[in-house]
Amino acid sequence: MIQIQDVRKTYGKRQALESVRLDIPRGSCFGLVGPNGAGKSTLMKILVGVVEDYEGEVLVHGAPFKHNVLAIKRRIGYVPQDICLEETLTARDNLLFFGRLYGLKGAKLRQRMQQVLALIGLEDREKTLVKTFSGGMKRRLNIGCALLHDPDIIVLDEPTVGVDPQSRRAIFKLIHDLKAQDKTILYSSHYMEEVEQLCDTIGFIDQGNVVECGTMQEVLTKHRHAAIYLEGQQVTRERLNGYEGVTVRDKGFVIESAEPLRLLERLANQFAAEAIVPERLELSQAKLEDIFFKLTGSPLRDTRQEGIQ
Ligand SMILES: Nc1ncnc2c1ncn2[C@@H]1O[C@H](COP(=O)(O)OP(=O)(O)OP(=O)(O)O)[C@@H](O)[C@H]1O
Repeated sequence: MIQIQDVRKTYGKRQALESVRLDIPRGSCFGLVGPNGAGKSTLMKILVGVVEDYEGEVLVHGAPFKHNVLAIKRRIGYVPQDICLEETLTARDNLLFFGRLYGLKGAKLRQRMQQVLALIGLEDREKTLVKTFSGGMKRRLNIGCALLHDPDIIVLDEPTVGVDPQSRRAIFKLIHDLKAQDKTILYSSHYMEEVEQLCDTIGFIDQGNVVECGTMQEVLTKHRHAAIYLEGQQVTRERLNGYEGVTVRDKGFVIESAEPLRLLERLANQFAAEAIVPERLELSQAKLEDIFFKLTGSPLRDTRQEGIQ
């Protein structure tokens, strides 16, 4: 659906994206994750046509974005990180404004507004002034504004920052509904449990480079932890020194390798040759948060408490 081919972007001397390659499959919810300043928003802005001076190629349905900007933009709904609404107007008037920007009018616009209000769960608040809304309601309305023209690609840049639990739940439901309609969603977030729950494909970006990508299952499987526990002192620390990614713990050792299964296989072969019988063998699913930390070395920013209203 979307192919990003060797995309590079600099702001003055600062290189925001070094050489990004990604494939975002049609109908997927793609999680774009990375530490602050990694380049996520820049990539999203390129995908929606807000940033145009970049190198490399973006293809949407095989068509180069640069040469079809207007046609492709009509098929994309973009929800930026910062809420963009007119606070002195009602929810309805904000929707009217954005709908007209997308070229909608008359009965078609009214019909889409009702559908969108239902999707974002604000049917009963259409006549309320936005300035009286909670942060979460504003986020939902902001998302609604980007859905009026019924885009088939939806780009959501950290849509749950500062959102109360009720609105977070409404946003999750909305994303599930959009997935059910075969929409392609690009979703950036610092909340790994959300990404794990919502996204079926994922790309980790760090310092302007993609450091890992694949389906959620592929990535979680690849970063599984493997551990072999052995009785007593049969395996000495000295013997394990040669194995990168092996940590000795108590009676056994834990393998923390990018390819634990391959390493495990090598070790198992060696044990078999030496007639050592492992006491216990464990493979455990990694958590996305641990993978994030391992790949980027960055602590996650906790913005969950920021600005909750
Ligand atoms: N308009 C701009 N002018 C100059 N530098 C910029 C601009 N926008 C972004 N940058 C820089 O480009 C790099 C990537 O920024 P970007 O906003 O894309 O990262 P991000 O991953 O979205 O970060 P965050 O999670 O904090 O939103 C950063 O070093 C940032 O300071």
